[in-house]
Amino acid sequence: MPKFIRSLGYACSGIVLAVRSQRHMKIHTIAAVIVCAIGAMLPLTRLEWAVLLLTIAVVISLEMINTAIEHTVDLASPDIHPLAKAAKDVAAGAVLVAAFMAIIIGLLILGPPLWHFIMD
Ligand SMILES: Nc1ncnc2c1ncn2[C@@H]1O[C@H](COP(=O)(O)OP(=O)(O)OP(=O)(O)O)[C@@H](O)[C@H]1O
Repeated sequence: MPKFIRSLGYACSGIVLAVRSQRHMKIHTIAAVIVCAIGAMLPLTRLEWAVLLLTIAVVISLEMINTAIEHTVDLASPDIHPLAKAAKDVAAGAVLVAAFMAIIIGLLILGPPLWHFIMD
């Protein structure tokens, strides 16, 4: 099997593992599906779709990096250590920043057309 295909398989199993094992990944995935379903009902431009999809990708990718950091920290520092706490909390903070911005972007893009869709 070509190396590229094998690496692609490892990456896909990483995505499946993250969605199966992480509650927050499930929440992000469900939110992404809901946003795309709402978007499909609205007359969004290509640029608006691009921003929405990029935002979803950033949040989900950061959550996966956060998960990888959590696993790495648990492996490297099973005992309590302030640096382990700092690494985990900073990584979790990165996800929070992205998720908060994603909510604002979602409201900015979906809000006005959704309002018209509901009111018309
Ligand atoms: N080895 C450690 N040393 C010091 N603090 C830690 C260590 N492991 C976790 N913590 C801290 O304990 C708290 C909870 O950590 P935990 O890993 O359970 O995170 P969590 O947010 O509950 O993540 P998840 O639910 O995704 O597993 C966090 O503030 C984290 O920084």
